[in-house]
Amino acid sequence: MFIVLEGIDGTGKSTQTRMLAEWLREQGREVVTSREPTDGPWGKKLRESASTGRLSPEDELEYFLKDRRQHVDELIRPSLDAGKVVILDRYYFSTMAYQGARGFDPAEIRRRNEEFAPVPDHLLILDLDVDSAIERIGGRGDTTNEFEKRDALQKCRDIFLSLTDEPFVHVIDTHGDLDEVQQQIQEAISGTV
Ligand SMILES: Nc1ncnc2c1ncn2[C@@H]1O[C@H](COP(=O)(O)OP(=O)(O)O)[C@@H](O)[C@H]1O
Ligand SMILES: Cc1cn([C@H]2C[C@H](O)[C@@H](COP(=O)(O)OP(=O)(O)O)O2)c(=O)[nH]c1=O
Repeated sequence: MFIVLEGIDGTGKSTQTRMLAEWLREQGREVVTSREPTDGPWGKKLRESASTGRLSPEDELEYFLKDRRQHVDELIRPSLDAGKVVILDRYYFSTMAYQGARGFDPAEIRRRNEEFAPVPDHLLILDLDVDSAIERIGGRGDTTNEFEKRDALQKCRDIFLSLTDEPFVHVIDTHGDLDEVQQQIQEAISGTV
């Protein structure tokens, strides 16, 4: 069973990943949680670039793909093969959204990823309006940089919401409190895990 949580920054992915893992473990399931970018060499370079200066769009896309290939080979496939539940905080849908917002074609990004990356059983898209998301991550929204950020996050949100007509995709409204959001997530996957 392979479950992915996606959504723009501040929607609660990391918090909900922990809560979902705990719920499934209580039911006796063996659960592995992970995130992208990973803590491996490519993921580290990507995280560092947030403070040392953003990579070119082309390099950034390549690094995310390299990071993901390693993640699939070393953690995702082996864990799924061993019958574990794998829960990821971000995956290739983030590349579609964020690198899509930087100008690449989301459909082409998806195609390149699905050549090597398994499609999840459930994609939970945690949705929140951009202003509330920025508030949760502590942004004030009154500088040029913040305006740019808002514009980019809006593009990302639109790309995430464009994915919703597929049967394995569930949109989760995260305007409510943590427990309400977790409840929606459990309902979305219930009966299948
Ligand atoms: N439903 C919610 N209501 C209120 N605050 C929330 C909610 N979900 C997350 N938060 C808070 O928002 C911040 C970002 O949450 P986090 O789980 O790190 O999001 P993400 O991993 O999507 O960036 C944290 O301070 C968290 O406690
Ligand atoms: C997985 C992935 C993440 N990202 C971006 C989204 C985030 O802004 C950033 C780091 O992700 P994340 O660790 O979720 O951010 P934070 O810890 O600050 O919530 O990487 C991409 O641009 N493309 C991708 O393929």
